Amino acid sequence: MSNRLFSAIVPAAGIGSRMGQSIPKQYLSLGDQCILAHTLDALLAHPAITQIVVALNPQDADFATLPQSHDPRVVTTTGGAERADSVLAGLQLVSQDWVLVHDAARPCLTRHDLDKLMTHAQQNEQGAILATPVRDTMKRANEQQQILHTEERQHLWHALTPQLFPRQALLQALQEAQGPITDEASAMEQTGYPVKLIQGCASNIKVTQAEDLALAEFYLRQQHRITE
Ligand SMILES: Nc1ccn([C@@H]2O[C@H](COP(=O)(O)OP(=O)(O)OP(=O)(O)O)[C@@H](O)[C@H]2O)c(=O)n1
Ligand SMILES: C[C@](O)(CO)[C@H](O)COP(=O)(O)O
Repeated sequence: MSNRLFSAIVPAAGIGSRMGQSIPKQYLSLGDQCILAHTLDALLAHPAITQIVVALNPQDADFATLPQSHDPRVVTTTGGAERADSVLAGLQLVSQDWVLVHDAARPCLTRHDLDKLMTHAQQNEQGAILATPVRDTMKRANEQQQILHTEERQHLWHALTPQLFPRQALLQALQEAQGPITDEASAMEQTGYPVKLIQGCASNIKVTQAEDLALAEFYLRQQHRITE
């Protein structure tokens, strides 16, 4: 178990358009509380996380109603147009030298996976991300969804979060990144930083589409994090 202390950034400024609901998906309920509350509980439960910076949508009027928002370790900032902009905004407030970035939309993160990621950083002084190996045969298609070819899937992984890096290196990488950046590792890769994949649970899903809600609730019940 790591004895290093960490800050966390939770990008929570999205609108969840792929979910097709009337409210941002991070405020949809799973059991007795919303997705974002479950996500914050997973981070607040870890003693090595001393600060959580939540990047909120400028229109957000719900966060202050969450009990977790009153925890002294939780601070907020205003997110940006893209997820990477929200993470950059969060980095301005980060106090620790190492920071993990975890999607608000991933409420099923386990303590075991969080410890694995932190331990790797502590023992190797190296940034890393949680990931799961691809299980299905992967196809590359054209605009008309005609298969072009089958991708070699050995060594192909799904990138998850948290993604954990030295604060200064991540700040510089995001500031200098070229092209669309959908995760922190993409920016770090552009600088040549060696990013390690740490295998995590496939249950650490990102709630993205409507059918993901029931699956996330199932996983939280399996973890006894929904009891009613
Ligand atoms: N400008 C943005 C866009 C996204 N996010 C956050 O980044 C995480 C992952 O993004 P995604 O799953 O794409 O969420 P949304 O952008 O809300 O979803 P959609 O793309 O369907 O609108 C989410 O917790 C989301 O709130 C953010 O902080 N700032
Ligand atoms: C960061 C991430 O969750 C890793 O898989 C993913 O890149 C977020 O992408 P999105 O387009 O913002 O959902």
